[in-house]
Amino acid sequence: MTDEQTALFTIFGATGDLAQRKLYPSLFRLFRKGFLNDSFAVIGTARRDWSNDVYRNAVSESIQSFQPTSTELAEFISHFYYQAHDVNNSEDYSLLQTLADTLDNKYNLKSNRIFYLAMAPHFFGTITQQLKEQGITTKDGFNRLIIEKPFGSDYQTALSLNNEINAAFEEDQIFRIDHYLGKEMIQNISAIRFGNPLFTSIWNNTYIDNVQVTLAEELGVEDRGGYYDTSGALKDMIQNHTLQVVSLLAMEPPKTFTERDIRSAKIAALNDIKLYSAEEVAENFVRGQYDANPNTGQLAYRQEPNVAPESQTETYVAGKLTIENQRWQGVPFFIRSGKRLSKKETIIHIVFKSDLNPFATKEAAGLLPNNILTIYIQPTEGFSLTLNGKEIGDNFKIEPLKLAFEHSSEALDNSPEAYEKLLLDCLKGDGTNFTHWDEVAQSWRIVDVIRQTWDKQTPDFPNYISGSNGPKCADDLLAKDHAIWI
Ligand SMILES: NC(=O)C1=CN([C@@H]2O[C@H](COP(=O)(O)OP(=O)(O)OC[C@H]3O[C@@H](n4cnc5c(N)ncnc54)[C@H](OP(=O)(O)O)[C@@H]3O)[C@@H](O)[C@H]2O)C=CC1
Ligand SMILES: O=C1O[C@H](COP(=O)(O)O)[C@@H](O)[C@H](O)[C@H]1O
Repeated sequence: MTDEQTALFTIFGATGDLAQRKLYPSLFRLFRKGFLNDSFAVIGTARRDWSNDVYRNAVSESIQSFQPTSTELAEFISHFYYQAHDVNNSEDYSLLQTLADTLDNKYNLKSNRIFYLAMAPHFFGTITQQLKEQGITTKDGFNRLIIEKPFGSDYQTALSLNNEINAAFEEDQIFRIDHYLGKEMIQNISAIRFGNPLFTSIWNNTYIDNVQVTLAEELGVEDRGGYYDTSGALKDMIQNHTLQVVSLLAMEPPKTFTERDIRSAKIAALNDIKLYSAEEVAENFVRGQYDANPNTGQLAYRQEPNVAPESQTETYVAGKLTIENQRWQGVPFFIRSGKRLSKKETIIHIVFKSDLNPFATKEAAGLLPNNILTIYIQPTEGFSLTLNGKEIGDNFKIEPLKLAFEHSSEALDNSPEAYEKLLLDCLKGDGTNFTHWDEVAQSWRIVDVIRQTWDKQTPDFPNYISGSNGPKCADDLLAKDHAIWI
């Protein structure tokens, strides 16, 4: 283990849902794999008046599914400490500082500190300011701040939040989580694009007809109606995850595969996405909201807990992005994301241009089926290439054939979960799979014009049935470009 992997984690929001469902299990998997040995400690903090024992019990419960041995469990949880603390109370921070210094000495943590803000974003400014002013950030080791989404609710609020955080942490100390960037197959996009000369050479508008990115969910808003009703699919899924995926697909080859060059390439790609006028938004973006399904008993969005009965919040977005550069001129990037669709599926299709079918008869002449590269992000993980071959038989008839690769279930079982990967990256100081402020800012500019246009209109909601493939307007959108969702 290197010095870089020694750290004190302070988790703000330690009693909350994210900490219990994602952070403790991820820390445990890192511990089990040997990335966290003796030299780490975790301070969990929230207002609840918990003792170390209560906290350790909660951590134990959150990792039960891994079936730790009793020795493993005892060793792991012995590194967890709890400090009750209201982040709005500046006096409480001295307790945190004392505990942090004690643990630093006890575990020889070399003053390396990672602060994970698993709390509502309106607390971020106060926490970061106090961490700095009260000397909880250190001078000798590293100080890294991990922050959760949502990062603002539009460009202006994101900018204010960023300014607040920047008063205490430099950009290279800030690790903004987009958990999609921790997914195995999202990281595989660059491997497929740049590791195969076959694709590298044809990744442009001469050969690609259109690109389709789908982030579909079967679940509805569940118990997050309060948050979701003020957000909607555009801010919840498009501004962050979807645009991150698009930037990885559209970016120019980075000069080197370093954090700096990959980031610059992604930022340049986002900057080339056209900012639409109100008329262009109407032409290129559609939205939807799910209705009840009497056959399955699924509720309408407007019937969900903590959702306004006349809510105009969209649970579905589809759109066509235009990327204004030489590589992508004329290639639509179709994106869609929604809740309560027929299945959970995150998938990317690169649809190549087709040519006249040289084997067709004069009467049946037409285009060959498109070659399609499909990247399966989740739940299936793998990729496939649809090519054309000859149908068995006397005729020389062309049919599409699929070459497919799927990760084995054994490989998947051993593959790190997104949060686990991202925590390890932060521990190593590698910010490649986190979002830089310039990416966040440009993504907000792209969605702000859509939001502002939509906010001036009354949508005809609900417009799709729970468990269906989404609203008809999404199909009509592609039909305008003579395309269909694959
Ligand atoms: N849950 C998830 O799957 C995801 C969450 N996120 C984001 O992560 C963040 C946390 O989400 P989640 O865990 O679901 O939220 P929860 O509401 O479950 O947890 C909030 C935490 O904040 C603590 N808290 C609230 N007020 C204070 C205060 N004044 N001082 C100290 N602690 C306080 C609460 O503990 P106590 O009441 O004891 O003080 C609790 O531990 C949010 O920004 C969310 O958007 C992002 C993606 C997914
Ligand atoms: O960030 C979010 O992502 C989830 C979907 O994540 P996934 O890893 O399950 O695909 C989404 O349900 C949630 O609304 C959103 O906030």
